[in-house]
Amino acid sequence: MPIIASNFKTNHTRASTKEYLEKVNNYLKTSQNSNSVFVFPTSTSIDNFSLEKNLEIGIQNAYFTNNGSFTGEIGLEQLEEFNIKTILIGHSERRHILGETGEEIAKKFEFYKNLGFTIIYCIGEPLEVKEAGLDKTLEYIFEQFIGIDTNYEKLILAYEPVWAIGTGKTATNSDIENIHKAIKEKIQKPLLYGGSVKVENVKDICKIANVDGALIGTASWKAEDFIKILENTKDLK
Ligand SMILES: O=C[C@H](O)COP(=O)(O)O
Repeated sequence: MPIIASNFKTNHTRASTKEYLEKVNNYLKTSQNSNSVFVFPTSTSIDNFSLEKNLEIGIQNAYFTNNGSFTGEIGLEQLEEFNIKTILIGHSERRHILGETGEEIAKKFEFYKNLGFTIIYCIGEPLEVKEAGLDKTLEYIFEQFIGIDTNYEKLILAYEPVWAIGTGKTATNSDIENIHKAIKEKIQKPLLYGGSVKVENVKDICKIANVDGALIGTASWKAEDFIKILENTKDLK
C-alpha cells in the first residue's frame, strides 16, 4: 500500500486544519483505504487529534533540542505535548529558502532518530544540476546523504526535484524511474516522489517501479482533493 503524505507548508489555520482532518479521517473510516497517510500541518495547528490508525500527524520542522533558547523554533517538549512522532527533514524549502545546511540537517536527523521518530528525509536537485545530466544529479543527491544514517529503520525517503516543487512541472516518468532505481540500489527504504503530484497523475506516478508513494504540497491542500488522491491510489500495492 502506498504512503501518501500531505505537506501543508505555510497554509491553513487551526480551524481549517481541524476541518480538513475531520474530512480525511471520515473518509478513511468508511472507505477501507489502507494507505499509510501522513499530514504535516503548520506547527500552530498541531493538536491532540483523534485519528484512524493509518492517519498520522507529523511536524514540518523542529529544532534538535528538548527545549532552550532558540527563538522561533520548537523542540521535543512541544512535540511531546501532542504525541508527535514523525518529522520531515531536509525539505528543499528549508535547504534553499531558509538556508538550512547539510550539517544542521544531519544533527536534526541524528537527534530525532535517537528519539525513535519516523523521519521523512527529502532529497532532490535544483534545475541547473538536472540540466547537467543524470550522473551529476545522482552525485548531488547522494551528497545529501552525508551524515545521514540510511540504515535507520524508521526512515522514509522523498525524492523531490526542486524545479518540480510548486511549479506544476512534474518530472517525467522516466526521470522518476531512473532516479528512484539508482537511489533504491544504494538505499533500500520506502521512497516517495514529490513535485507537482496531482489528483490526475498520482496513480501513474505511484505505479512507477521503486515509487512507494507521494509527498504532496499544493494539490493536497483541499481535503476533497486529498481524498481523491487517496481514492486514486487505494488499490495500488
Ligand atoms: O512537500 C511537498 C513538496 O514540496 C511538493 O510540493 P508541490 O506538490 O506543491 O509541488
